[in-house]
Amino acid sequence: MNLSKLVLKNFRNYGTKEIDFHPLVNVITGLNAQGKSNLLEAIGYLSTLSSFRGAKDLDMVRWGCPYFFLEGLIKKNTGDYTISLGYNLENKKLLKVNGSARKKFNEVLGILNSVVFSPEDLNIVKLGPAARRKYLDGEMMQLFPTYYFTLMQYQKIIQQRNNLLKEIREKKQQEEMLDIWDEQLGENGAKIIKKRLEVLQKLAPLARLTHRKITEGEEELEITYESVDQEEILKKITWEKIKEILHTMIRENRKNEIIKGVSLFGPHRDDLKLMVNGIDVRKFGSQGQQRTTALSLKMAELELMKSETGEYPILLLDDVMSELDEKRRSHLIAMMGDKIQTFITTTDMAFHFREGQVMKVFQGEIKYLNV
Ligand SMILES: Nc1ncnc2c1ncn2[C@@H]1O[C@H](COP(=O)(O)OP(=O)(O)OP(=O)(O)O)[C@@H](O)[C@H]1O
Repeated sequence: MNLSKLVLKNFRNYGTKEIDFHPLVNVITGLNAQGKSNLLEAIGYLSTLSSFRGAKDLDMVRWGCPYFFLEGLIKKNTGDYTISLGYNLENKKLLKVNGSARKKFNEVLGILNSVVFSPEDLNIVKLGPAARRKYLDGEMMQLFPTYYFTLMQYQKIIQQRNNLLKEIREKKQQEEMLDIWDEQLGENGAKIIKKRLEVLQKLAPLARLTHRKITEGEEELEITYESVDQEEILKKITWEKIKEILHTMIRENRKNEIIKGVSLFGPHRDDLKLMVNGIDVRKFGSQGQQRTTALSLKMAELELMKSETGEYPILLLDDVMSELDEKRRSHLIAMMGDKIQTFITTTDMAFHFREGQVMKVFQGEIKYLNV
């Protein structure tokens, strides 16, 4: 798939702009603070309906303007799609696909699939479990829109359960009140764990393969899901069994959870275990090994999307080129090759590509350069 055209109105430091993209490499260059990442953020927004930089919709409206509007023309194997998105300061959102209004997010998610790679992603491996859960969930939300809803629902359950645990600790509520939330945590938590395990079964071999290529066969990456009662969960991957395991853990640790005032068990606490040649690379890997692992995880995301949807997603590389050494840069470019539409923001052009275009951004204005 590719994004062939993007229209922006009042998005960040852009006024009204219409940009045509190359189906392969699009380099967005320019000095600092000119609008390079803003452009990538706009493309990502068409894909996920949120900012990959974690910004609020409100912050993306051009200062002094009442709304922003984005429109993208997407070419896919199944045909052409136009996604139109608007947001105004009254917090109203407009979602349209091919000119007709859509109410639900999941009617738009999945049309333009994307993988973002930014310098923070190079730290997925060495940061805490939340970064790895975010990696896995981000991928899954695009591929399985219903997963997004289960996850949102689960987060609300955890929030309310945590409030209740604190109230019980302060003797403001009865302990029995927890039963209903335990049930909900078990049901939704098990759905999330089961889906993550299924996805990981496909993702792990893809990441291993990429890792082997980057390290020229010298290193072997093994990824496993880390959860409560690890061995049992990995063995029994039916939803009912996982639910049962979660319920047992919660029942047995109720007192402890009340004392701490937080939910200690469930997918919100899980992690990905990453072993390179038998060593836990999260804790003991060198900086280079951690970066290679992060790169492999990201590249595996591209391949997984291809195998699930039949098409490669688009790839957004935000400021990442200068963070990679020559070897990893060339692997990334070789991987994009002639098949993935890629958007690269960079202040320097210290890399080569075969087919594509270069755009220079200066204060929200765009100039196409000859390459
Ligand atoms: N809502 C907004 N309205 C207007 N301008 C904004 C808004 N949000 C950010 N900006 C401006 O956008 C610019 C930053 O753009 P961006 O983050 O795309 O920089 P960049 O070109 O990627 O730079 P770098 O190379 O430093 O990452 C800043 O000048 C900032 O003032």
